[in-house]
Amino acid sequence: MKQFHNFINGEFVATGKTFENRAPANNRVIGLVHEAGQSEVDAAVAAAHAALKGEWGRMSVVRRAELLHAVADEIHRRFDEFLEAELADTGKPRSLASHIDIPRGAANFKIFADIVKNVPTESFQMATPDGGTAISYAVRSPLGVVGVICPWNLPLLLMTWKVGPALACGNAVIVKPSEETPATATLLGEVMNAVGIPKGVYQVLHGFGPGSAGEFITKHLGVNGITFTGETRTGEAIMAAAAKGVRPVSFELGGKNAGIVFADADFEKAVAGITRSAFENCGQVCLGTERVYVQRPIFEKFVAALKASAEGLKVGPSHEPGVNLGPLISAEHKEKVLGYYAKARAEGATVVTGGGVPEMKGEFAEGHFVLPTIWIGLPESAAVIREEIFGPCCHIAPFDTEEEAIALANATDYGLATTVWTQDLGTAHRVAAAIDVGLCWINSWFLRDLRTAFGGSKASGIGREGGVHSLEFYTELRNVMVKL
Ligand SMILES: NC(=O)c1ccc[n+]([C@@H]2O[C@H](COP(=O)([O-])OP(=O)(O)OC[C@H]3O[C@@H](n4cnc5c(N)ncnc54)[C@H](O)[C@@H]3O)[C@@H](O)[C@H]2O)c1
Ligand SMILES: O=S(=O)(O)c1ccc(CO)cc1
Repeated sequence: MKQFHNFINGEFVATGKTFENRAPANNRVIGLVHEAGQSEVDAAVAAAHAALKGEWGRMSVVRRAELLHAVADEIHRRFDEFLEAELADTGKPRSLASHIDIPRGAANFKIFADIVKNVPTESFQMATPDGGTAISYAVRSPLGVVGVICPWNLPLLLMTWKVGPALACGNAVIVKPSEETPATATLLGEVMNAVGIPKGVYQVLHGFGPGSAGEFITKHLGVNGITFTGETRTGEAIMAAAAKGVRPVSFELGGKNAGIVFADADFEKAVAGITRSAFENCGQVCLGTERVYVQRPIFEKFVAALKASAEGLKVGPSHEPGVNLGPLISAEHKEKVLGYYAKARAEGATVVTGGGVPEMKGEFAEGHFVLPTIWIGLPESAAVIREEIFGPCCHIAPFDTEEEAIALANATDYGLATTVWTQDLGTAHRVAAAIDVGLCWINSWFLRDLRTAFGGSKASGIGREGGVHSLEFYTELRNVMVKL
């Protein structure tokens, strides 16, 4: 049986207290994960501080950047191992993980290494009251030891999205992967050793949230900042932990994102776009669209076209050619999603398609597969319109005016992302300005330029990461004023 160890101070550490890692595609146990306790967290924090005081803390930016490029190259060299590890943990389609998760997992190291080498800080000259001159300049120093608490939906991509910039800025990180997806974070430990990242700079502690590694890391006063991606409720608990010691947090949280399709949209592209935004990664993308608003003249045609598109998606295990949707991550998550499928029916939805589980054969009958699902006919107060489901499903409702579409999209506690489909530039810019979200896509979805700000407003997050915005969180900016 595969064992997933903690990675502390450059060594793989067993704790003897293990929990099972199961494959979502067939629910079989594929590994045992060694849970870290308070003593492992203490050891990792001490090793991280020692790294900051040692070679890593003294290393030039240029050398750090070279090492991070080497990390990316080594991930590419071991691409198939990372791919198989991610597929076993998540069950997602091979095409998705090989085109997005693993390449982006590597790219996150290169892009931030290059940004850190090239981004200047500010400098001002001013006249002083005595007729002289003073010059101010800003310098960046690392935040210190950063706790990186990760979700399971894009394990390597979302972890390196934080580890890449944190290390580029000279910090040491302690990563807590989701208990559902321990593999790629652990494998990355081997990569760090292979390329010569000093001990204690990158560490991995496995476990759960409350009463386990997640809580112990976030409560540890030797952890100087916490970056977290996950549920809004978990964010609240981590924020409370971070209050002790007034430690900074960067949060990428949940969403209940709207898609808005105007009657003048390129119809085929809008259908293809909403098919992706509602169903990709089996709906387990925080940026996904669970509420779709379609302008009335094309409402019926759009519902019929999205139904046909959803019914054309192939549900199955990663290795099957042509698979579009893998399983949900766990039995617990499947129960939650199917609970919402039942709730939608109970609240009076018309089920356009799906609403249950597909028939799977052999071992895959035990997997956590569900059907892509579309509802219409619910009031805006319905649970499936208000609450984040994180499954392959959406409700479609008609709207008449631009103002109505904006009001509907904004009527949520969340504020992460929206996708708007129109060929009218004026409409596009007005809607983008009026929607209260961190990310607004026009005629596209999940199109990323890693130099841009990423994050959510309202209950969807605190702060922005991406490009120079990541440097704002992962460094302390010190102003030096020189009287000449
Ligand atoms: N905004 C974004 O960029 C973004 C991206 C991906 C996922 N998400 C969100 O993540 C959620 C799905 O991921 P999930 O189920 O893994 O989220 P989760 O909040 O349940 O868990 C995320 C991580 O937090 C840990 N954790 C849980 N409780 C903790 C605590 N009290 N203290 C410290 N750590 C704790 C977990 O062990 C896990 O590693 C969805 O809500 C989704 O919208 C947001
Ligand atoms: O900024 S990205 O790294 O591309 C990214 C993608 C998806 C999500 C949400 O699941 C978060 C960040």
